[in-house]
Parts: sequence; C-alpha cells; structure tokens
Amino acid sequence: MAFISMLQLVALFICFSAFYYYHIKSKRKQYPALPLSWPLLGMLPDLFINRHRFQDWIVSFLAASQLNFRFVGPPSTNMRLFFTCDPVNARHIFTSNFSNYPKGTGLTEIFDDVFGGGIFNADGESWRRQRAKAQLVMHNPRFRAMVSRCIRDRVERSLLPLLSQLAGTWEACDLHDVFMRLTFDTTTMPVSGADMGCLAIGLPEVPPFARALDDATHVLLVRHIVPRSWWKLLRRLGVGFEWTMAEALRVGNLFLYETIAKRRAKKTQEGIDDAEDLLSSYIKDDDENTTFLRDTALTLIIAGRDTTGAALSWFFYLLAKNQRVVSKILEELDAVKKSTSSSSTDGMVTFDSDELRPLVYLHAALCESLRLYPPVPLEHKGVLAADVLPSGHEVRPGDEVVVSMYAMGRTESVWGSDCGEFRPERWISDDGKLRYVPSYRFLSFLTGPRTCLGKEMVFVQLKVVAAAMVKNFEVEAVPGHVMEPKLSLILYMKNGFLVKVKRRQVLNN
Ligand code: HEM
Repeated sequence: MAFISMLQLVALFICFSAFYYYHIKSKRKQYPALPLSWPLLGMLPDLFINRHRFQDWIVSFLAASQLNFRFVGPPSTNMRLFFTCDPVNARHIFTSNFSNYPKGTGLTEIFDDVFGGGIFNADGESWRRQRAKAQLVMHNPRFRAMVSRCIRDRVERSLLPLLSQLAGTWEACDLHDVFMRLTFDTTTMPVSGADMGCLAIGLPEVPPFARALDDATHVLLVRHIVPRSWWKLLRRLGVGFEWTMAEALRVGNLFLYETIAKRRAKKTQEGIDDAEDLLSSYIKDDDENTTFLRDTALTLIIAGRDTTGAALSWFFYLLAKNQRVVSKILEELDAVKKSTSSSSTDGMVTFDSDELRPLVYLHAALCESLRLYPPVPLEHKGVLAADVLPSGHEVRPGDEVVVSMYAMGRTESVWGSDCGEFRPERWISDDGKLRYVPSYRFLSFLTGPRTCLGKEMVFVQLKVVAAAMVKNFEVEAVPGHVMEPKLSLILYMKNGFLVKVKRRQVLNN
C-alpha cells in the first residue's frame, strides 16, 4: 500500500512538473521579458540568471510591463517588491505622499551597524533635525569655497601630474580606479579634514580605511539579497561575509574615532573657524556626542566618495565614444578666460569652479551622463499604510517600493525614442539656456524632501575635474575592454575602465 502511494506520489510529481514546465514555457513565450514565479522560489531564479545584467534586466521588465512590476520572492521570505520607473509614481512616493514611504525597518536593519543613526538611516524627527543641520553647514559659503579649493588643489597636484606621467609612457590605466581614489581624497578632506593621499603618481596602496569602506559597501549589497535571518545568524556567529563586515567596522571606527579626537583636541587648543571641514563645524557648534559624530562623518564620506567617482567614470566612458561632444565642450572651454596652473603641473590649464558655472554645454553633458548612468541606480522605500499609486497599483504595509532611476533614464515615454543616446542637446532650450526638467523625471539626486544634499558640491567637483581633463588630455578607451555596471548599490564599473591618455595641444589664451 505504502509502495503504491509512493508510486502515485512520484507520478503526481512528474505530472505536476510537466504541467508546470509547459505552463512556464508558454508564459515565457507570451511575455519573454517578465520574470516568472516558480513554486517555492518565487521569481528569484530570474534574478539569479540575470544578476550579471541586473540594472538592464530591470529596464527590460519595466519596459514590458508599462513601467510597473510586482516582484515576489519565495513565499517563506515575505519578499514583495514593487518596481517602478513611472515618474508620476516617483513624485507621489518621494514628494506628495512622502510620509507614507519611510526608509522602513528592513533597510534600516541592513544599514544599522554602518550608518548608525546617521541621516541616511534616519526617519521622522531625527531625520528632520539632521537634515536641517547638514543643510546649514553644507550651504555655508566658506564651506563651499573650501570644497572648490580642495578639488582644484587635487586636480593640479595629483590628477594632472599622474595623467601626464601616464601620457608620457602611453601606458594603459584604470580610470575608474583613478577617479575612485580622487573622490575618496576630495570627499574625506571637506567632510573630516583628513588628507588620505590616495591619488598620487605610482598609485600607492590605499589606506585601510578606504578598503574597509569597500568591504562594508559590498556586504551591504549581500545583505539586500540573502534572507534577513541568514545574515543575522552569520553576524551573531561572526563568520563568512559578516566577519568581513565586523573587520571593516573595526578598521573604520578606529579611523573615525581617532579623527574625531584630533578635531576635538584642535578645538580645545586653537579653536575652530567656519572655513573648516564639516566634522569640525559639528564639533564647533554644539559638540554632538561621539557616536553621532562618527555616524555623520561616515555617512557623508560614503554618500560622497563613490557616487562622484562613478559619475566621473561613466562621463568619460561616454565622452570616449562621442568625440563630437568632446569638441563642443572644448569649444565652450576655449571661450573661458583660463587660469594657467602652477609650473608643477607642467603648464597645463585648470579652471576655477566660478569660471565654469556659466557653461551650459558642460552642465548639459554631465546631466545627460547622470541620466544614463545614475550613480545610485535604485531607491528602496518601505510602505506605512496601504495606498494606491497614481498608476493605479495598490501597495500595502510589508511591501517594498523600488524606484529604478536607471530605468527611468532609459524610458522612451519619459525621454523620447532616442533615450538610449548620449545627447547633451536635449538639456538645452532653443534660446541656448538650460532646459527645465522636473526632478521627478531626472531622479539621479532624488526628488522631494530627501533630495541629495551634496548636489551642488557634486557639480563643482565634476566640472573642475572634467574641464581640466578634457582641456589637457585626449582619453581613449582600450579596444576590446568590456564595460558594464557591477551588481552593487552604487553603479561601479564591473571591470574598471581601461584607457590610454595623450597630452592635448593646449593653446593658451
Ligand atoms: C554624483 C554624486 C551623487 C549622487 C548621484 C547622489 C545621489 C543621492 C541620492 C539618490 C540620495 C538619496 C539616497 C537615499 O535617501 O537613500 C542622496 C542623498 C544624500 N546625499 Fe547624495 N549624491 C551624490 C553625492 C553626494 C555628496 C558629494 C554628498 C556630500 C558629501 C552627498 C550627500 C547626501 C546626503 C547627506 C544625503 C541624504 C539626504 C537625506 O536623507 O535627507 N551626496 N544622494
């Protein structure tokens, strides 16, 4: 009897599998771009198969589903993600019904040991208070002047000499690595006052703090993918990738607490003036508690360094493929009264951020690059109360809303049939001025009350670096090098960006 029922069970299983196989096959045929839901596994198999092209996979399923798609994980995990790249939904989530879409407990748990109570991980009153304070210190004109000085100094003393040396040897270099080092230096200095010296001729070994940040960022991504109970167990046991995180936090905290102690000592001995770094401003005003200072400094360093480095990398990747755009940027730069930099940079030309502010084409080209390659490609939000989005889709508590900035930048109904092209002209109106584009369509810096606080600082840095490099060097991508985004929270380049650089003939005005 038991034997027969076992046979029956096997037969039943085979029939069910065959039926399901044909059902899936016909669905695949009908909707080839949409993820399919499997018993026990939900849609995870599609995610796994497409992990090497994660962002483009999201673009394809959102395009095939009128910009909105409900993704479900294995039933046991309660993983319910509502993907959207619909601008009206983005405006609703980030602005009109902002208070219903907090970071959510799922995300705050993932980020807790890295960002602590810092602004990225805060909601409600704590977030409001931190945002007001950060806005005040970052909008201080003396802080802005310090950011401009710092980036120009690094370009003249580190970036141009390094590229000049590489140009002399016609040696290939990884420009992605160069930019990550540069922006690590140019973020850590204004945020914490520490000079990391990552970018120099010979590309010295990066300091342990920089490596710790890389490791922590990687583990944060892994925590997004594996079920919560798994990574929490590994963390309790202190093994696997959670061991890496523990070590990264140890190294990171050592650096941060030492830096805070130095700033405090300086305050006691010499006082602190307005022109100094953000950490000093926090200490000067009300000397917040040490944990808060650590969380804030780390949040701002992570917020600024890799995003800006990734933005520069993708911008030069697009320029390398679009010489027409390079020529137009050069034309615009030729009209600027240039300041020739010091002899240490071999007569190369650099620009001050004030000289670059009026340049429309350069600004348009940077926005165009940020549209196609937003350094933060996805934004997650929790759902407090059940709601109906403007697209008509319902979301309920326990769902996670995932807005794809990467997909929105590549959506025809938002940017037109040439949305895949790099065309800075789309940002310029007929009278030659910058065209107004609502921030819920150009989401690279988010929109609404949580809009990026570093946006102005970013454009200053991007312009000073881009202008100096375009003016003094020709950048050629090494043929055959495959360029694609890495599966990560930031849009890094998976294989780096191998280039060769050549000095450009500079005619001084
Ligand atoms: C190209 C460079 C950058 C891009 C694309 C970018 C993008 C973003 C995005 C998408 C957010 C929203 C993140 C979230 O809420 O989950 C954000 C928030 C933020 N960004 Fe940036 N960012 C960049 C550079 C910077 C820099 C250089 C700083 C300052 C050092 C900075 C400071 C912040 C802060 C403080 C927030 C939190 C705002 C809040 O929660 O109220 N960002 N940024």
